[in-house]
Amino acid sequence: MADLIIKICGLSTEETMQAALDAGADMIGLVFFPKSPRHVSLSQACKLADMARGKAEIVALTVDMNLDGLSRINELVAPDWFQFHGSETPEACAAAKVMYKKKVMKAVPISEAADLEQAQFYSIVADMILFDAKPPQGSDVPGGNGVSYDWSLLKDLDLSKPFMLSGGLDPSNVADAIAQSGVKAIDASSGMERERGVKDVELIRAFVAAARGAKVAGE
Ligand SMILES: O=C(O)c1ccccc1NCC(=O)[C@H](O)[C@H](O)COP(=O)(O)O
Repeated sequence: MADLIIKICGLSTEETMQAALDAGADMIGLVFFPKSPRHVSLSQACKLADMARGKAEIVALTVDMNLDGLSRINELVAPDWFQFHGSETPEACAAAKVMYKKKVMKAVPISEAADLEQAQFYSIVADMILFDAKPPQGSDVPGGNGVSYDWSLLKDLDLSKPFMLSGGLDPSNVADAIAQSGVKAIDASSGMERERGVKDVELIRAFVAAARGAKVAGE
């Protein structure tokens, strides 16, 4: 993988999937959460995953999904990762990792330094921690809300597992976010959309170009 890992989340059309792959995304996220404007059916997901296989890592994003649902995604879509974006416990993450033999990413919602503590519990079992912004009050989705936090909270964070920054990143702020946080992995969704849930090919290209142009810590 590249020095900076870029994950583009919530891709739901073949056109935007192709744009993300052509732009050089390292990971692509498929959202399996019916309340989300980016939700994909299993059959859509299979097509999109087949486009990405071997070119970018496929991340299946779920929110407190039961084992039947996870098993169906695992069998039909064959993702490289499961991203758990709800209140899944560390034990549930560990069990899914063993059962499906897939890498596991756990989202940890943050808005202040004290929230980082949660990550210590998940870092024992997860392969990656995703520090996402806490959803605004009243939001019906726990992610993909386009809100940010103080990126410098992640500066010099000592965690036993790799971690990713997300929340409100777009082509105009991603370089600043990388510089202020020193992270080596980023994830974004709504900052590449022309309207809620609708990704835009030009914004995808602009986002990846801006992120790749950013100064990454240690380089
Ligand atoms: O994107 C969604 O609709 C979504 C729905 C339910 C749970 C998580 C969801 N997205 C998680 C992501 O990984 C997003 O990329 C992350 O929250 C950042 O989103 P944004 O602030 O829009 O860039």
